[in-house]
Amino acid sequence: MASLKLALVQLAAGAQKAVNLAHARTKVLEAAKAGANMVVLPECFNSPYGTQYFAQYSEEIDVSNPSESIKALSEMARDSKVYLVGGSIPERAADTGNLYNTCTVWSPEGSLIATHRKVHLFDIDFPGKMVFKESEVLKPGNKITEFETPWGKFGVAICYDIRFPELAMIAARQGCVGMIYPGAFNTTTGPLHWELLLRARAMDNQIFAAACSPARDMDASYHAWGHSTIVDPFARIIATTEEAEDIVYGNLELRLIDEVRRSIPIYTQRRFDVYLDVSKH
Ligand SMILES: O=C(O)CCC(=O)C(=O)O
Repeated sequence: MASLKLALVQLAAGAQKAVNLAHARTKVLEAAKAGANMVVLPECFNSPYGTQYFAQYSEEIDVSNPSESIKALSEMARDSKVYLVGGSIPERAADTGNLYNTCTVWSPEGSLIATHRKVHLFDIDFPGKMVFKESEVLKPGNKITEFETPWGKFGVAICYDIRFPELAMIAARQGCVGMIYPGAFNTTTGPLHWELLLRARAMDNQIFAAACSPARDMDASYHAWGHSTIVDPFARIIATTEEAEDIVYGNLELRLIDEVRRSIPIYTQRRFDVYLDVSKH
């Protein structure tokens, strides 16, 4: 399959989970109607984003006994017949009761095909700007997550995970054609690093990279950066937006991966005799 139409739903979400889920469904169906093959939702798309909300909005991920968001995500994927990267939701583990920030990925038949628990928790202290400590409430995941599609394998990770190049590098060296990041940068770190990080992950690995943010809500305690963006393997921006609710569409032309790797062959010029191949750790 030569190209995939990707849609990033930059969703406006509020305090009411049922309203957020219904709104997400409308937007996923709209993207599918516009021809999208894969649709991405933002980090914490079913709730406001903040450590004070994780416990209250948490759900177990159990497809045999699906909770509200799990049922809604499966039905959204099935009814729109797309690969759905279901943003993230606060997950409560059935066995330990621990909380995670978790992305679920769904097939066009509505089956759960991957689950990623955010590996790097967002703990920052930016003097005079913001303090945020996910680790006060959440536990980290412990694996790199990939899923298969007819267009190739994709890696998925969440927001702060994008700052750790090893994760994308390992996924790329394991054959992924792109990295998908549901994310919610903010008005402090967004203008500094959001676009740069996406383009860097694409450039280093010569793959596609896309990040999907919530829309900005100035009445919320956390002001999301927005600017959901798709980048190609040359590190060029294919499509982006501002901070308001929107759907960002981009055609991923898969031949570009070979083209950039032939033109600038860093992919095969690595010196694993000088430094370690992190994908073989
Ligand atoms: O890395 C950043 O600057 C923002 C990360 C973030 O907002 C998150 O992980 O949710």
